[in-house]
Amino acid sequence: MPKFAANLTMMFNEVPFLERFAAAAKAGFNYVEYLWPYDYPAHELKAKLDQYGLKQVLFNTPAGNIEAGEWGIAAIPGRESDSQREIDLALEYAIALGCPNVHIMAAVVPDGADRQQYQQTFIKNVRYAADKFKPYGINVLLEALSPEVKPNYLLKSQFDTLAIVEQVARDNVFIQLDYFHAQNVDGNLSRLTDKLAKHIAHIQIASVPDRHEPDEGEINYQYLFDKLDAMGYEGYIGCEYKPRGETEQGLAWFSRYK
Ligand SMILES: O=C(O)C(=O)[C@@H](O)CO
Ligand SMILES: [Mg+2]
Repeated sequence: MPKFAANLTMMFNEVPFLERFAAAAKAGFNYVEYLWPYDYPAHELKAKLDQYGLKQVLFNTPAGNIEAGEWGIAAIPGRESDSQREIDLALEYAIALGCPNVHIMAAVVPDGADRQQYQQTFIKNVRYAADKFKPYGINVLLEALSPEVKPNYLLKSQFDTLAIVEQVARDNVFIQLDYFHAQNVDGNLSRLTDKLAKHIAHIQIASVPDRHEPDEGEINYQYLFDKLDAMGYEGYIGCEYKPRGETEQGLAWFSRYK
């Protein structure tokens, strides 16, 4: 049975962020993820998780200066000490929240920049994170983003991510497989899942093309959920989608999994 996590950044936007924990629990979720915890003290977020019997399963390192076009800094040459400070901060939150996975955001590679240098910087920082997280049993996750959402992001195809995971060569570094991005770039999701299987520690879902509930569009999610069960996939599945309307009204697809 898949373990679905409500993505509190995208879902339940009808209410302010701190009220989304209650909304997710009321809708039947046991797990949550969201992009960033850093606007709130960790103890406040942990209290919300405990109050509603929820487990936090994923969050990201900071994105950097989003207004200036950044989307992660871990791959930016020369920013290693900033990145490592952010990784340390993420570790503090992960420990306090009891969160098993942290996504290390790579970076957008500016036109004309040396991609190889970005890759090497990313590998260095991911190894730093992996070694720091290891004693706490926390996984480092890497995610490919499709160009229509994040043009020029360092990781575009799932195979870009796989190549970095293999080069990093640490046993707590995994792929965060977002089927929405994977369908946009790689396709062939069933075979792709087989090929990546032993490297996947977290999955995210949304319909393609509109990034809505997983009950519309060109991906047969029922088939994929059954396949993941049959494979013995034990990770979480983050519902990283933009509800078509009110979040609760779009949750008919979820009723069979509560
Ligand atoms: O955009 C996505 O997809 C994500 O999972 C974000 O957390 C990172 O870009
Ligand atoms: Mg994602």
